Amino acid sequence: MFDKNEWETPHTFNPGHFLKDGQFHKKELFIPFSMGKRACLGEVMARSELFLFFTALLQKFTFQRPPGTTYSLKPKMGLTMAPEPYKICAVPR
Ligand code: HEM
Repeated sequence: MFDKNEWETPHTFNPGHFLKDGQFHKKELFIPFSMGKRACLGEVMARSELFLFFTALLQKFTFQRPPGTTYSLKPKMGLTMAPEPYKICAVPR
């Protein structure tokens, strides 16, 4: 995700990394569920759950930064890379 030869803006949130002519574009080099014999067995379930969970939330709420706050894209290193703690306002639509 941070290879500047592959990603236009590796250190900036950029949905355009996954769009081509305004449509979703699958990048061959992005393999979050691994591949081959030991690939994730839960991929289909995880993708369905993520889709249902986020579309349900986005249909009901508008998400906003609390006034006067900023977000950092600097990851918190651990077993995985996690975002730093942050607050978000979920405003009912
Ligand atoms: C966003 C969610 C998920 C991501 C990104 C993810 C990613 C991965 C990755 C990268 C591996 C390979 C690990 C390795 O190479 O050793 C893996 C393995 C595995 N995942 Fe997931 N996973 C997710 C969700 C799930 C869910 C929901 C389940 C089950 C319901 C699941 C079940 C498994 C199992 C059983 C393996 C081991 C497969 C094997 O070694 O034969 N995963 N996952």
